[in-house]
Amino acid sequence: MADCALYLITPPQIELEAFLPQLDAALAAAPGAGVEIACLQLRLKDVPDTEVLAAAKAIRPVLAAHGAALIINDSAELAKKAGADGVHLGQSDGSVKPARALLGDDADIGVTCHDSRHLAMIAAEQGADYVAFGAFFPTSTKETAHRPDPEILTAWSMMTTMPCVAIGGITPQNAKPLIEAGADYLAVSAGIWAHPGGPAKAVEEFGEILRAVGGGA
Ligand SMILES: Cc1ncc(COP(=O)(O)OP(=O)(O)O)c(N)n1
Ligand SMILES: Cc1nc(C(=O)O)sc1CCOP(=O)(O)O
Ligand SMILES: [Mg+2]
Repeated sequence: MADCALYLITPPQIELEAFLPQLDAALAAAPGAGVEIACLQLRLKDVPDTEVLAAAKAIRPVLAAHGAALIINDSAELAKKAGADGVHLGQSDGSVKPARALLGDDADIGVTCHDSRHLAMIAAEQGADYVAFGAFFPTSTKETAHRPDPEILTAWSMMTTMPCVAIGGITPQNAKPLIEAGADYLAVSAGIWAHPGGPAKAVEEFGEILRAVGGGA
């Protein structure tokens, strides 16, 4: 029975007063939908560090109330300052070892690996806790140049127990092949926050497909 959880990612810019209730709604909907929301990645772009830290301070208690972790995007130093549970590193955001030295053994450190098993193996050798493959589908959230085949999720899952995250344009309507291929986490941004029925409805719809594929919590 496949097990697959949601890995939420904020929009690139947020207005806290509006975002916090949306985040709480998504998290609150998860248990009833049979969905595990493992974490939220705070992925603010083109804002000062002070804004990231203020957002992290406001978001952390909302996540804690639902048992979800906070991951900071791009910067291990900022993750440390924010008291976050981990950091996500792209291929140009620094490497795992200094992030591990800064954040410690208990931190969750993830690495972008695009469509490359080789990059994922390097990340694993450096001590990453998860690897992320994508973008599996077109997305307006980020410029992407890679389009892996879901088969990379299966190959990775057969090769190692290290979790793999699928990312890129994921919605309840297109997630099935990624769950079936062995994704341990579905990283989703617009599929949650831009869902026409709102974040709770999006979580419920992910729960339906996760249960249908046998991946629900
Ligand atoms: C879970 C996850 N996977 C991939 C990315 C992309 O990271 P990166 O390549 O560093 O690009 P930016 O997100 O920093 O624009 C991610 N953030 N999270
Ligand atoms: C942040 C990010 N990284 C990607 C990669 O391919 O590495 S795709 C992506 C955007 C994820 O947001 P949405 O769920 O709205 O597509
Ligand atoms: Mg990055």
